[in-house]
Amino acid sequence: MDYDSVEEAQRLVDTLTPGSCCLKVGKSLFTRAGPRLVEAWVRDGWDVFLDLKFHDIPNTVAGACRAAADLGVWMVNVHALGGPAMLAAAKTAIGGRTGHRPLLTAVTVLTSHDQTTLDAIGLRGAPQDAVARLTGLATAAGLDGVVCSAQEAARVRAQSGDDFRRVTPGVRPRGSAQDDQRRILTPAEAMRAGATDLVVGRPVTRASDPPQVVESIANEVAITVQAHAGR
Ligand SMILES: O=C(O)c1cc(=O)[nH]c(=O)n1[C@@H]1O[C@H](COP(=O)(O)O)[C@@H](O)[C@H]1O
Repeated sequence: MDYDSVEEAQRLVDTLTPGSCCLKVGKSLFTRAGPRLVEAWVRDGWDVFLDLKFHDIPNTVAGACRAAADLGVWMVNVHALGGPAMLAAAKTAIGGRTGHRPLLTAVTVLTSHDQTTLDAIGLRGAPQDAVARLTGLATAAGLDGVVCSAQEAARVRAQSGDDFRRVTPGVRPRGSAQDDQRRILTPAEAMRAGATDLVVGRPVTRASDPPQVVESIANEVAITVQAHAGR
């Protein structure tokens, strides 16, 4: 839901049904529309992924995670780069709740990074090695999964098990623009690689017929899953 206006976002939501997909609310729409929009979509039955990528001192991230959980969201994420203490604080904030508990995932290496940008910020090794290191931290802290590129999904599954979610942005249906993403795969490739949740933004939001693109991606995913089950 990376739209610049609530009206545009709502127009797409009105064409979709909960269960066919989830809604991801990130920094641009959240900064514009705030928590009330998230609560309204949750009330309407949507699974909302609150993608604010919290990255701060442990105490602040814990408070932000509690606030996210109070909104009733389905999933919330933090940056694994915040380190073990921050991940543990996020986990305690959410895992210690008696009421609703969102899934908690950690962003490993942003899908807009490649080797050149990792070198520039001084993150050691190849992107897939950094993803593995950060996945290790998220697993040790007891999180529900990581956000990574689908190119790393198979390795994450091997490292942390089938139940550990692999949420993958950088998904591009064949023929769509790469934009600022660097580590990309198509929906079918991402599913075959072991992604559990695909994140798709601009190929939908910038399309002339967004609901049609959502449906076509859902079909591509369903066909891939069926083919996989038949093997
Ligand atoms: O956590 C995320 O959702 C995220 C992590 C990441 O590594 N890369 C990434 O692109 N995202 C988000 O996923 C969405 C991808 O959007 P598109 O590139 O337009 O498909 C954006 O909302 C990003 O903020």
